[in-house]
Amino acid sequence: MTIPTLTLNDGTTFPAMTFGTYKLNGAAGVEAMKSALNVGYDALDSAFNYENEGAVGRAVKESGRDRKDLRIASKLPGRHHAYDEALATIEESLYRAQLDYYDLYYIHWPNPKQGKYVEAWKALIEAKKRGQIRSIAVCNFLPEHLERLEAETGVLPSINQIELHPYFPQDEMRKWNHDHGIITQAWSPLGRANDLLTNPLLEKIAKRVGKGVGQVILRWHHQLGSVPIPKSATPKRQIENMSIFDFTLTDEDMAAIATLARPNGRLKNQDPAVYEEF
Ligand SMILES: NC(=O)C1=CN([C@@H]2O[C@H](COP(=O)(O)OP(=O)(O)OC[C@H]3O[C@@H](n4cnc5c(N)ncnc54)[C@H](OP(=O)(O)O)[C@@H]3O)[C@@H](O)[C@H]2O)C=CC1
Ligand SMILES: O=C(O)C(=O)[C@@H](O)[C@H](O)C(=O)CO
Repeated sequence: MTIPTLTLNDGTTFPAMTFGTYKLNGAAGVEAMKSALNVGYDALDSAFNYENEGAVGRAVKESGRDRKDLRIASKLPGRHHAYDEALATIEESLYRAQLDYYDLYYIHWPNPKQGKYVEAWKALIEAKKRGQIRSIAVCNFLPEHLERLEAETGVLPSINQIELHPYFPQDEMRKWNHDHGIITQAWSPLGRANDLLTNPLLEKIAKRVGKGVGQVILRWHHQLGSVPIPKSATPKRQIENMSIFDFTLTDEDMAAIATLARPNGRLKNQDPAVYEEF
């Protein structure tokens, strides 16, 4: 099955589903990522803090895939937001992966108390000018953080990667991103395999459409207009997760899934207004 392609606000193309790599490390991580690249994922989502950029680079090399067909991403950690440190960290990310460029580089968390995310953003803009990054993006940014980026640099990100799953559908943040030409990407799209995967409503829909619960959730993301990033170490699930472009959920299904939203549906209470990750 082929994953459809989107065009970002900087004119580059990007797949409508990315492969998540958090917790995929070492040789087992390389095998899982190689498998993902060989079953048809074109994009890998990594981070400096996942300590697997080396495994990502090795999987890219050993997959035999043409580098220009892939979209490889990493993220700047909170402890390196200062301008010069951010530029050095991007270089270190490239050395670790043995890549000449990243297709996408994100600020991982805004860390508003630390207050250096605009500096970090200026470093990403500079790294893009230097050809080290093709597209620049953020994760976990709220409107107040994005407004500051725009006011102080005139540049908005191509993607905002946020926590998003049926318990936490992020209607307002998705709308804000959409209205500003920013693609929403969904992290922990399967709720990190929590009880969503045995939810009776989702099981009922899955049975009717002849798909798995994970596929129903990922299709829900796609129909919302968000780009899910499912992680799976297992080849069978990797294939299952990307096989969602041949069926459609009805408006009634979408409305029913919307009822699963919880007032505080975050997995670990990581509210970017106050959460700081280093
Ligand atoms: N920017 C940010 O702040 C964040 C970004 N991320 C990114 O998002 C990615 C995805 O999020 P993540 O937290 O990993 O969680 P996911 O929602 O992708 O869930 C991953 C879990 O689901 C299991 N799983 C995958 N597919 C299926 C399936 N079809 N049926 C049953 N179980 C399944 C996996 O098990 P198994 O591997 O054994 O198959 C794993 O335990 C991360 O890997 C990372 O790249 C994540 C968190 C924060
Ligand atoms: O995985 C990531 O990208 C994170 O930002 C982490 O915060 C992750 O969500 C986590 O759970 C760390 O304990």
